[in-house]
Parts: sequence; C-alpha cells; structure tokens
Amino acid sequence: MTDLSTPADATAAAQTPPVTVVAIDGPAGSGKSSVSKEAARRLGFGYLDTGAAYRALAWHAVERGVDTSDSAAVLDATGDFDYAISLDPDHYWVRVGEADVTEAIREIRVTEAVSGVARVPAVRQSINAMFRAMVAGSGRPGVVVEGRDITTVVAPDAPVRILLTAAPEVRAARRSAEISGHDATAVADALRRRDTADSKVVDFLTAAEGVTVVDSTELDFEQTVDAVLGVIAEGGVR
Ligand SMILES: Nc1ncnc2c1ncn2[C@@H]1O[C@H](COP(=O)(O)OP(=O)(O)O)[C@@H](O)[C@H]1O
Ligand SMILES: Nc1ccn([C@@H]2O[C@H](COP(=O)(O)OP(=O)(O)O)[C@@H](O)[C@H]2O)c(=O)n1
Repeated sequence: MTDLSTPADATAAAQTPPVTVVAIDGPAGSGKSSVSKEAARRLGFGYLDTGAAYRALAWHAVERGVDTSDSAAVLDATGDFDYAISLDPDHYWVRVGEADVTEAIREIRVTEAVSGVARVPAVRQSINAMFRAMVAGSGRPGVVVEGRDITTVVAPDAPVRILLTAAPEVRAARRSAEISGHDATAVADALRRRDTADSKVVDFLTAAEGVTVVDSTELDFEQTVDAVLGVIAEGGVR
C-alpha cells in the first residue's frame, strides 16, 4: 500500500492550517454516508467514507482469490493495494489502480468479505494512517469522516464526534429499500451478522466519552442532517 502517512513537504504542511475533522461513527444503515455527505456539502467540507477503503481492499483480495479469513494473506494483499478515493461530496468515486470500483465495492460478495479484512489489526493501522494523511492533504478547511472507529481511534481529538444510530429494524428497512431484488429478511440478517462481526473489533454501538449520540430512528433524512449540523455548530465548527 502506498504510505501516505508522511507529508511529502513537511515545511508546506507546517504552514497549512490544520484541517477540522467532524468524526461520525455508527452501525450499518444508520445513515452515516448519506448524512455525512450532505453535512459536508453544506459546510463546504470534504467527505471521507472510510468504509470504502475496507470494501476496496476486500474487493482487491476477492479479485485475487485471497481467502479473507486468512489474516496473513489479507495483510499480504495490501502490498499491491493502490487505493484512491474522492473527498468531494459532489463527485464521489473509488479506485483501485486503474479500476473504478465505486459500484463494485457495494456488491454482496464484497460486503460479505469485508469484515474479514477489517478485523486484521495491522491492516487497520496502515489504513488509519492513510485516512489521517488524506484528511491532512485534503486542501479543505474541514472533512467529515465517517466509519466505525473515527471518534475513538482515527480522530479521538476531533472537535465534533458523533455516534449516529437507529433501531436495527429501521436500519435494515433503509438498507433493504436500497437493494432491489433481495428478500428483506435476508438483508436484515446479513446486516445483523456484519454488525456482530464488526463490533468484536471496534465498539460503535455505545458512545465513547464526549461523543454525542444522534438517534435517527424517528427522524427523516432532512431532520437527521439538521440534528447533525446542530451538534457540529454546538462544537464551534462553522
Ligand atoms: N433519517 C433517515 N431517514 C430515512 N432514510 C434515511 C435516513 N438516513 C439515511 N437514510 C437512507 O437510508 C439508507 C442507508 O443510509 P446510508 O447513509 O447508506 O447508511 P450507512 O452509511 O450508515 O450504512 C440510504 O438510502 C439513505 O438515503
Ligand atoms: N472505520 C471503519 C469503517 C468501516 N469498517 C469496515 O468496513 C465495512 C464497510 O463499511 P461501510 O461503512 O461501507 O458499511 P455500511 O455501514 O455503509 O454498509 C464495515 O462492515 C466494517 O467491517 C471498519 O472496520 N472501520
């Protein structure tokens, strides 16, 4: 994997004002991606979907026939993982090498493999270093970063940290509405299985100290965006 953790020009980096991070975590289907993207748009910030990196690595591993239950093999697959993502909330794309994988990383075969990739500690460390470098080099005044461990591991010192939740049945219904041709019960089961596997690695179901919970169970999309923007404003970020 390309090591982006050290700015190429340390002097330039020292002169650049720090990038404000808005950290948003939560379980699958809670609205992290859609709400974070809209909040970023309204703030003029960048948007970083961290789940896309784990999905892209899972895609890369699956394409190479790597057994994603084998940690050493997954770590090995990071060796030629040439990853890029857009931080522009109005122009979202994900690439691995020359391949545009924006759509492919949402396929079920990738979704089923992703938790196996994300549970490898050395993989997480190197991906987290990449996230921090992407934020620092974003060229934006701030970045809304969403995932599972942003409030706790990637950016625990962020001025705004939010846990976006919703009741499991509401999350399953939202995800199910997005995926046509699949049985709603099967979608709900898959979501639950993934949350169970993921929560063994990082706790994104309870808020860490100082993290504000936004529960979107009873809120529509606009109300959720407003609630998140309210927490951001309270945190002094404009
Ligand atoms: N508060 C909400 N009310 C209704 N639908 C929502 C709400 N928040 C998000 N959605 C929709 O639910 C689906 C899942 O949201 P998404 O942002 O992909 O969640 P996550 O990134 O947490 O998995 C999307 O289709 C999104 O438009
Ligand atoms: N910060 C993050 C983000 C995602 N992930 C992993 O990446 C997977 C995909 O994340 P995602 O945000 O795209 O998933 P959805 O909740 O949008 O379906 C998760 O199921 C986790 O296994 C993680 O481990 N840490």
